[in-house]
Amino acid sequence: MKTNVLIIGLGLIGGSLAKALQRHPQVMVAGYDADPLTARKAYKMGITHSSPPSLEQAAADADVIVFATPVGATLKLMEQSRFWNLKEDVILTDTGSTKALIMDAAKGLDHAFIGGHPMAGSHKSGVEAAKEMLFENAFYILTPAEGVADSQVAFLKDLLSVTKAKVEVLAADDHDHMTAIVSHFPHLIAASLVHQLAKEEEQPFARQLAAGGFRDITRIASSNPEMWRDITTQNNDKIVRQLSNWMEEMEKLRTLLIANEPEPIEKYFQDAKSVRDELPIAGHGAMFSVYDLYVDIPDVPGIISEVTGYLAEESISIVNLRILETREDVFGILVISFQTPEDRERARACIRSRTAYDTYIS
Ligand SMILES: NC(=O)C1=CN([C@@H]2O[C@H](COP(=O)(O)OP(=O)(O)OC[C@H]3O[C@@H](n4cnc5c(N)ncnc54)[C@H](O)[C@@H]3O)[C@@H](O)[C@H]2O)C=CC1
Ligand SMILES: O=C(O)C(=O)Cc1ccc(O)cc1
Repeated sequence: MKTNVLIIGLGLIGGSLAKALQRHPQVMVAGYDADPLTARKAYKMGITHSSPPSLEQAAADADVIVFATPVGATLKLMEQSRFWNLKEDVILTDTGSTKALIMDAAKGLDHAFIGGHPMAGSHKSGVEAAKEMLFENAFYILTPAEGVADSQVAFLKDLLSVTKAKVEVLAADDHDHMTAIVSHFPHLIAASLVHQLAKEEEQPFARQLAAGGFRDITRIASSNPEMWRDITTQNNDKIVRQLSNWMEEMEKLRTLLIANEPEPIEKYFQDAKSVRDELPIAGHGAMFSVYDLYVDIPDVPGIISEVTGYLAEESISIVNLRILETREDVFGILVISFQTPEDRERARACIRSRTAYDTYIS
């Protein structure tokens, strides 16, 4: 029997989930979006099997409903869902970056709710940015509401297996604490660094110099402001706590800088480097699990197809390709991502044997 999945919100995350679910032979994906043009586009792109005009009707037909909307809209839709004529054993889930308030709201529902958060994404939004492989190897956190049967959690896990994500169950509060540390608060730092740059009116040329590290560390400041407004207001207390800790850290740093002693300053960087270098590597617990190979390439036309051509000839598949903006002189750094460390080693050997370009692994 087919499982009818209704995805509400067909942006980066809803669209990517819909694309991944297309791989499941037993799943029919209906897609709804507040913006009818988006819903139509998703259907025309083949991301959804149907684009129902009525949300209530689509909800009544669904076996699984996924709220893939900004978390503020998700709370409103959950409230609305109480008035929908749902199947008795329907599973409701979401993709929101926050979990505690959503799980509080789930207490008022008559149907099974399993909170969800696929911990992969990007600063891009909208259905055009959706990718079938977006969640591959990433953590996908589930927070089942009290009273939800293990069999329903198992059913959802099985459905999500097509995403190839690593599905883990967590308590909502722990989820929000951890995401405040590694995702929500860093987002505010990125935005604040951009504000700091914008304020430097005396040095307008600084914007031209804002390459390399500045662009890397602030990339996420280009994300959807509505989405981050909702995340920040929902996980507010935990983010404020991170900010207070950060301000203490900055006070310590200020003291260090004013003293201007080389050794403690170097130690500060050394201690940070040690912790950073010990973070779990891709595929062993990191949020985004790919194996990157860095290739120093000269800035000449056709260079990327030359390198990827060699890999194709040796049947080495790549999952992503990008140029780092960190070195904007005569060389560029091509970053090629692979699914496994073995693929990366083969690629490295291939590039070494066929080119003079340096390769390295971060
Ligand atoms: N962008 C990211 O990297 C990640 C986002 N998330 C979470 O996933 C959710 C979706 O995020 P994105 O896909 O990035 O956002 P998005 O901005 O790309 O897409 C959101 C979609 O929801 C639609 N929408 C808004 N309100 C609606 C409503 N009331 N009814 C129906 N549709 C509505 C919008 O028209 C839009 O198409 C958010 O809760 C976000 O916190 C989770 C992981 C990563
Ligand atoms: O682009 C990035 O680096 C992100 O961090 C994307 C992201 C945004 C929100 C999430 O809840 C999870 C991942």
